[in-house]
Amino acid sequence: MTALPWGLLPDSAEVGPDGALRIGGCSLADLAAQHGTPLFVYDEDHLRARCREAVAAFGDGVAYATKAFLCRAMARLAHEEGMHLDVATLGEMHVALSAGVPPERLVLHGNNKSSLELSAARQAGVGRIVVDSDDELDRLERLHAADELRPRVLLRVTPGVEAHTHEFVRTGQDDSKFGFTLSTGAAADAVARCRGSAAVDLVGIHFHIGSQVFVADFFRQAVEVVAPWVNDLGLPELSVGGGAGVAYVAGEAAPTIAEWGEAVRAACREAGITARVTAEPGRAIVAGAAVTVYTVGTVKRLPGIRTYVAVDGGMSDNPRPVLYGSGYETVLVRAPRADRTHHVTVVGKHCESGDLLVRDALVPEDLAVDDLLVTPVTGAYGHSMGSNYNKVLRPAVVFASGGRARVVVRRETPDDLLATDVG
Ligand SMILES: Cc1ncc(COP(=O)(O)O)c(C=O)c1O
Ligand SMILES: N[C@@H](CCCC[NH3+])C(=O)O
Repeated sequence: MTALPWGLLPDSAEVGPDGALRIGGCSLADLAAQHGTPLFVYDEDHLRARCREAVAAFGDGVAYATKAFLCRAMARLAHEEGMHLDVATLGEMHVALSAGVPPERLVLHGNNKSSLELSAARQAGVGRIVVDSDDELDRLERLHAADELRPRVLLRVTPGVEAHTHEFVRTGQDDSKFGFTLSTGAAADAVARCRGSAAVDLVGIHFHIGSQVFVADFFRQAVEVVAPWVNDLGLPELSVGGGAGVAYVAGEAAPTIAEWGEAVRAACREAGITARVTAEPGRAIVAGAAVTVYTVGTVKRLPGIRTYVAVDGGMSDNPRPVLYGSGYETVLVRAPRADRTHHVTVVGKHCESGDLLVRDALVPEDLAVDDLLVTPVTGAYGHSMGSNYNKVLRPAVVFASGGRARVVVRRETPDDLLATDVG
């Protein structure tokens, strides 16, 4: 059986009376006709359900990592569902604040926050700044000397745990650009420095072991490493970061947010941690909520070699296959339950051979030019890492729910390409 595993589609995915795929009660064919392709379609109820699951799993303080996908509608949605928001740049902070998220619900991250970013965050009154380096503490002290603001901070530490994920997104090991190293004593020194400084109010410790981590045991290992230290410090907060993995392709299985939360809480209980434990899921909130709808433009058959199916997007709307060799599935909008008996390579429209979306895709035999082809699980790190490479226009994003779809990010126009080009 080679039909798409249905669980990879958003919660509301169903087959409509015409036999075609619907999400949020909306026909993807209708959405494509109305809004064009490529098109990101998010199941809004799926997003809300994952936010609620995170709040139930970790309680107040759990933050949505906006780097996974951010626009004002998403910021508002996560806030409405009770999440705090993790922002990692001035840009992310600006979008979240513009959406009306109260500053005290924001957590500012970054391994190289500029004085401008720190200053803006402090002036706005963000809830937490996660301090990453001594140089950042220098900057905070300089800013404090001028205005005496004293933000609440967590210290980011690297616990020395190597999660099994792609090396580009592994962050908990000693050899990392992020945070203060625990094993060298740098983290302990930073705690002492914070405690002696009027510029920050140290309220907790933070670690983040990496992204797309499937095995809850890596979180347990990290908790075990930091626990004796965190317990001795007696600080009220511990954030275990984000990183919960999701299934992208047939045969993959990932813990749910609830299971991840349970595993983290159990590890903290066993380690005697009394601090309030929070987390920062990004991918697990948004990845599975969206699909990207493309139109097939060319089918190039090379007998005995390969069939290339080119769609109207590519590495500009989903750079993950190129960056990490990430796998995706494909499904035809008009026949979502069809047997996918043919092996093809789905490529984009960019001017390079590396512009792959799905290296080994399975499609039904009758796939043809003008068909709408969907890649599921594109809600995280697709739109947010998108680009204008080749001056391609970034796609629109719609949120679908209860048979209605609203555009939350409009498609770029050629004039948008000139908006910052001052000649
Ligand atoms: C500090 C921090 N928190 C949270 C996240 C979110 O990670 P994920 O989307 O894997 O949950 C990241 C990204 O890896 C991060 O660097
Ligand atoms: N961009 C990565 C994850 C980076 C995590 C951010 N700290 C991905 O798509 O898998």
